Amino acid sequence: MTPRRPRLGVMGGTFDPIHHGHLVAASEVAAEFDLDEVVFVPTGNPTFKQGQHVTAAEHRYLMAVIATASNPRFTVSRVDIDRPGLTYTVDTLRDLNLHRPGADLFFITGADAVEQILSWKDPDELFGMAQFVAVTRPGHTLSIAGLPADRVSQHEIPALAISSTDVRARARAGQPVWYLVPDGVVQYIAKHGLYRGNDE
Ligand SMILES: Nc1ncnc2c1ncn2[C@@H]1O[C@H](COP(=O)(O)OP(=O)(O)OP(=O)(O)O)[C@@H](O)[C@H]1O
Ligand SMILES: O=C(O)c1ccc[n+]([C@@H]2O[C@H](COP(=O)([O-])O)[C@@H](O)[C@H]2O)c1
Repeated sequence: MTPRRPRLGVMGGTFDPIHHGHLVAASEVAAEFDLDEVVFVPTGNPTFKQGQHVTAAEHRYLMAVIATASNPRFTVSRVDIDRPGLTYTVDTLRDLNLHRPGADLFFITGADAVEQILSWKDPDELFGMAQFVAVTRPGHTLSIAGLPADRVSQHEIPALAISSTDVRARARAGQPVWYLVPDGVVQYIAKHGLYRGNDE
């Protein structure tokens, strides 16, 4: 019998900071698609967030490590933060293919992001490199018109109305972020004074 090819989930995001919406999405997709591992890939210099302040990559990477440490099937990759220049998913998938030859890749992303895929770099190449799994976000109905139906799947996850934008605003205002992000991430944000204007 031919051995089953490893199934690797790839959760790309800016993760500024990582929150329970991201973790639930990864966990749900891993169960539904029978994934062996989900690798979280924090962006280096996110293409669609130019002109917006983004916390230093090392902080975002370390928060992702802290948030995923207790799950044996979750890992974090530095491929995007170590590559110079703007972050493109086509490069992320190429690098992961080199690190994990022979694995089937499942790129997990929010439905809002998937709808913009045709405006990403090299979209035709992308669909050949991974299956795309669009997770629904609260209040969002996916429209996948124009995307290859056999390469894009939709998966409904329990609605968690959490966004990194909201977590940053709360931290800035001195409001609690407990239970929106993992405990270790709450403590990391406080320890480094992130989102209070002194985290450059
Ligand atoms: N609560 C959530 N439920 C489902 N998917 C989510 C949720 N939050 C983020 N995502 C998805 O996770 C991916 C990475 O998200 P990202 O790091 O940009 O977080 P974000 O909360 O959307 O950040 P920001 O508010 O700064 O834009 C994106 O594809 C996004 O759509
Ligand atoms: O490849 C692209 O052109 C591209 C454009 C926008 C976003 N992405 C990827 O989509 C994921 C979510 O991005 P973001 O900015 O919503 O955190 C992340 O992995 C990005 O690298 C990729």
